[in-house]
Formats: sequence, C-alpha cells, structure tokens
Amino acid sequence: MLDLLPDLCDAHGDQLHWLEAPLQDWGGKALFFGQVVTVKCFEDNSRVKELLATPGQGKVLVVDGGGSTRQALMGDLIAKSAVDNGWAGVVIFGAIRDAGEIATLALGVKALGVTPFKTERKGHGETGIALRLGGVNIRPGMWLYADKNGVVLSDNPIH
Ligand SMILES: O=C([O-])CC(=O)C(=O)O
Repeated sequence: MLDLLPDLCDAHGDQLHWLEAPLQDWGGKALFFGQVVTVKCFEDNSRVKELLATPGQGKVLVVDGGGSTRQALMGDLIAKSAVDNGWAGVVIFGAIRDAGEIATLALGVKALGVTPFKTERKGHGETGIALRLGGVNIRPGMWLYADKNGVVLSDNPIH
C-alpha cells in the first residue's frame, strides 16, 4: 500500500489531527505509523541519539527542534541505529544530514530540510513531554500515521 492517509481520513477524519507543516520525506519508507515518543531540543541531538539507541518497538520519535535547519538532529549513523532498534520512523521539526544514505534505510523520516552540519552534543534536551507542532498538541503515547500525503495523529490507535 502506498497511500494510507486518504482512506484513514475519509473513515476516521473526526478522530484525526492534521499536522500542518512543510515536512519532506527523506527515509526509505514513506508510509509508517506507530505510537509517539517525544523529544524537544535545539541544535543538540544528544537525546535523539540516546533514544534511537534504545528499543523502538515500532514507535515513532517526534522531535521538536525549534524549526532550526542550521544543524542536523539526525545523520545516517543515528538513523541506522533507529532501524537496528526497531523504530518505525522519526519526524523532525529541524534538519537531517546524510540524506543520500538515509534514503536507502527502511525507516520513515520526515524533516523540514537538510544541512551538512552536525550539532554539538552538550546533553541538552527534554524527553517525554507534550509538544505543540503544526497546530497539534502532541502527547507521548498518541498514534501517528504518515505517508506521502502528510502526517495525522490520533489519541487512540486506528487499525
Ligand atoms: O552524529 C551526529 O550528530 C549526526 C550524524 O552525522 C549521524 O548520525 O551520523
């Protein structure tokens, strides 16, 4: 299946929150879904690296990077560790790098853009908190569905 969201929104539109943001697809998987884990950080990917090195159990990491595309919150090594640990995808309000490699990985990746520059890891960032992104209040444990048509979230699983 290539398109999930149109049917999902036709059948369950009243339960879905549409994430209105200029996210682009960078991963090898455009269609992905899973329960949400959250991170908020700014030009420091310490928490992103730590979390994606733990068992993902099919979940999706949503990263509020403050919209900065100056430094990459994920590169190919971190993305590979996400694949190895069973994460379904990563949605980043910020940038990635190593876009060529990341496109070959079986991982859903949406981000605002790319940059060749990495962050300086100083151990900053918060995990497991509520985020406000693209007009949606995103809480850990919500369900996120993504494909080439965009990203929607629901409080309960729809499938
Ligand atoms: O290490 C970083 O900060 C990002 C990166 O390049 C990688 O994940 O390969």
